[in-house]
Amino acid sequence: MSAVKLDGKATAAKIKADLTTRVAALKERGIMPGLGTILVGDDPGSQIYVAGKHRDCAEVGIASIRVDLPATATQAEVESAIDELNASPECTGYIVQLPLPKHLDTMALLERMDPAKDADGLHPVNLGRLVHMVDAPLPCTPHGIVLLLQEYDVPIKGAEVVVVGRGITVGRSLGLLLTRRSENATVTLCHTGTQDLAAHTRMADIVVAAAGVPELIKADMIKPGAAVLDVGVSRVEGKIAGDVSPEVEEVAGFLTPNPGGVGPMTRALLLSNVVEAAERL
Ligand SMILES: Nc1nc(=O)c2c([nH]1)NC[C@@H]1CN(c3ccc(C(=O)N[C@@H](CCC(=O)O)C(=O)O)cc3)C=[N+]21
Repeated sequence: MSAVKLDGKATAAKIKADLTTRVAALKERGIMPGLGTILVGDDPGSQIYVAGKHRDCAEVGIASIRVDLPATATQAEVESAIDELNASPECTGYIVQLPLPKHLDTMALLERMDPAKDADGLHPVNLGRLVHMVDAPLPCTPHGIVLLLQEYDVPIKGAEVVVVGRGITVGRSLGLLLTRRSENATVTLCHTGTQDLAAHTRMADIVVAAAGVPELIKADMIKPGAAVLDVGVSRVEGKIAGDVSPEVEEVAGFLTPNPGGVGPMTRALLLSNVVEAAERL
């Protein structure tokens, strides 16, 4: 058996085509959407992601504003970059690239952002709205995962979903999204404290691997026919190492390539948050 490829790159291209039309309509109304990025430090992975986001913006007609600060930037310096983007009319949405250097207080910086300009959906007010199940910008990777499953008609309603990893940007937020009435999945959130991970994943119709541990998910941990989504972006010798072992392909019913799976969806949903924020203006 060989899994159906959940093609994130192709699905992201469709989303971007729709966004291109909506950006053009916004410009006709005199609204120019603009994405800001704040990057602190010179982590090569982060540099690549941020560069990719600016390329995506150009592709759909969104302006972009790039703020790069040295790894030694102080809390006050990052705060003033945030204040500037909060005040800038050219910036309709922005992100602070994570993780930040350890000397910075991430939570204080996220809280300082204008929630209406939060393109990542990670501001505590917006995550709180998600907990309350009221309208808010959604975290990009979880939203991308849901849309990718829907694109391939993988049933979500009633599905047993095991999410591996409890980070805010993916695992924990995805659990909130999938348990809304509109998705109605049953979600088990596994993490490093889980006693028997394989016992959980083997029961799952959908496994989302977002632990950041290369090849954590092996073929014998997957129920035949299950959908497997690989969120891992570890780097081993410069190459992307996902959380899913290659032999899972033989057991899974659906599998995201990595690269070309969840990553491009994340980027497309970031653009979508920027466009939606501009449409609310
Ligand atoms: N505030 C914040 N928001 C983020 O969304 C965020 C972040 N911080 N910090 C880091 C992670 C990681 N992330 C990726 C997005 C796209 C790809 C992506 O498109 N990857 C390509 C491959 C790119 C390559 O070759 O390196 C792919 O999967 O096909 C990867 C990783 C967003 N993140």
